[in-house]
Amino acid sequence: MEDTKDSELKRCCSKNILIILGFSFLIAIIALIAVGMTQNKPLPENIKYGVVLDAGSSHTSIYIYAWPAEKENDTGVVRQLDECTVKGPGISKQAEYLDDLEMYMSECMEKAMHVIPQSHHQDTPVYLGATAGMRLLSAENRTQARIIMDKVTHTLNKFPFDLRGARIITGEEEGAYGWITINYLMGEFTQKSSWFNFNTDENSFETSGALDLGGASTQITFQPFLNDTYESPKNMLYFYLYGKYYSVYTHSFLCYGKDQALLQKLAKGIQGTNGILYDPCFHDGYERVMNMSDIFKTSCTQKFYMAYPFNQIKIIGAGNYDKCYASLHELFNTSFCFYSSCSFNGVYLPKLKGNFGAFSAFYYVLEFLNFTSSEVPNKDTLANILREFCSRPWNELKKQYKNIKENYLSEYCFAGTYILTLLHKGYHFTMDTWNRVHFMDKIQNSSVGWSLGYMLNLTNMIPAEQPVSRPLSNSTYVFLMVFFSLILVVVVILALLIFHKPSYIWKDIA
Ligand SMILES: Nc1ccn([C@@H]2O[C@H](COP(=O)(O)OP(=O)(O)OP(=O)(O)O)[C@@H](O)[C@H]2O)c(=O)n1
Ligand SMILES: [Ca+2]
Repeated sequence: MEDTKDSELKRCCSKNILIILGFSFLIAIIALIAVGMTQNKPLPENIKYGVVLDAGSSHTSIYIYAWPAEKENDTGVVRQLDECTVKGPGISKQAEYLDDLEMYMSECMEKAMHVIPQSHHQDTPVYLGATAGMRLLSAENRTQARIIMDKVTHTLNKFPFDLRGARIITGEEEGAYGWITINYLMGEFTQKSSWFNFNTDENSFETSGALDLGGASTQITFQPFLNDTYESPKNMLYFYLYGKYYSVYTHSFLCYGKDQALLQKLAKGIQGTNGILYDPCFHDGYERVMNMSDIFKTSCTQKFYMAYPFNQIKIIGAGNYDKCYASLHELFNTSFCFYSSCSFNGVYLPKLKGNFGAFSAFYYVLEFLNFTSSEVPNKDTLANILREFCSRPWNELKKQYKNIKENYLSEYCFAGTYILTLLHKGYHFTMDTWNRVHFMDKIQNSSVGWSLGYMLNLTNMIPAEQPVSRPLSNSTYVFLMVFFSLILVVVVILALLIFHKPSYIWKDIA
C-alpha cells in the first residue's frame, strides 16, 4: 500500500517536472525567436553624402554622391545622386569677375543643399578640384591663379558643408582618378580572386583604361603589360587596392584638350596668311572673327607666335574632312622618340592593353555624330561620318540643329576629326584595337570622370585590403542559433531523464 502511494507520488512529481521542463523549453524557443526577429529587423539606412566640384577649363560641374555608411568600404556602393552644371565658363576665365563667384556657384550649391538633407549638411565633405584651365593659368600667371583659388575657397566656405579643400590637381591625378572611377563603377577591383583560381595569367584581372578629353588637356591611363612598366617611371602610378597591386601608366597632354588644340591649329594655320584663313575644319558658309590676342594669350600657342600686321583674323569655313585631318596631323610630332615606343611629342606610350572607356568630349562629340551607336564602330566608319558631316553647308546645319549651342555645333567637324587623329596618330589605335575603345558618359547613372575617384581617395573609401565580410548572414546566424539551442534543450532533458535514473522510469520501461 505504502509502495503504491510512493510510486504514485513519484509519478505525479515527475509529471510536474516534465511540465515545467516543457514549459521552460517553449519559453526558451519563443525568446530565441523573438531575439532573432528583433535582431533581424532592418535598421533605417544611415546614408552619407559627398560633393565634388569639377572646375574644368570650359565649365564647372558639381557632383553629389551618396552611400550607405555601413558599406563604405565595399566597391560600387557610392552612387551619384545628382549633378549640376554651373552656368558660365570655367573658373580660370573668372579673373575679372571674382566678386560674382558666389552668384556663379550659388545655383548649383543650393541644389546640393536641397538634395542633401539639412541634418547632414555639416558633415558632408566638399572638394573642389581645378584642372587644365587653372593649370595653364598657374603657369602663365601664378598670382592670378592663387587669387582665384583663394576666392573660390572663400566662396565655398559660405555654404553649410564641410569644405575639405579647393586645389589645382595635376594631370597625373586627373588620369589616375578617371581610371579609378571607371574600374570602381565597373566593379573591376573586386572581381573574385578565389583560392581555387590558379590562373596566374596577368590578363585574368584586366582593368579598363581611361581616355579623358577635356577643353585644355587630355589623359590616357591604363594598366600596361608587366614588361612595359619599367621604361618611364615618371609615367607610372602604383596602387594597392582591395588586396591587389596595380601598376598603371598615365600621361596628361596639356594643350591637347579640344579647345586648346583648336587654338594651336589656328595659330599654326595663320602663319603666312593675310589674316584670312580658309579652314577645312569648319563648314562651308561659316565665318568667325577672332582677336589675335585671344589666340596667343595661352601658353599653348606660344611656339607658333610671330609678329603680325593685323589684330584680328577671319576664319572662313571650307568644309573638307580629308584636308582637316591632314592639318591636324601636324599637331602630333611623331618624328622622335627616345623610348621603345611613343605616342607623340616624344612621350613614352607602352603597348596598348585591354579595353578603354573614353569620356568627356570623346563622348559628347561622337554621341552628337551618332558614332557611339554605330554598328561597326571603327576608324573608317568615323572617317565616313565626318567626310559627310564636314561637307554640309553651315546654314543647313543651323536649321537642322536649332537646339544645339552654335559654338558646339560649329566645332563638331573639327572635334570629331581631332578625336580620330588623336586616337589614330597620337595613341596609335589601329583597325584591330579601335573596337576596344568604348565611348561612355555614365555607368549606372554615375558620370564617368575623375571626380568620383578623387572623392573615394580623399575619404579613404578604397581600402588596401579586401573588406572582411561575415561568413554568415544575420538570418542564417539566427536560424542556426535557434536550431542548435533546440537540440541543446532536448539533449539536456533527455540527459536529466536518463541520468537522474528515477527507479519508476526504468520500471515503466521494463
Ligand atoms: N555637349 C557638349 C559639351 C561640351 N563640349 C566641349 O567638350 C570640350 C570638353 O569639355 P569638358 O570635358 O567639360 O572639358 P573641361 O572639363 O572643362 O576641361 P579640362 O578637363 O581640360 O579642364 C569643351 O571644348 C566643350 O566645349 C561639346 O563639344 N559638346
Ligand atoms: Ca575635365
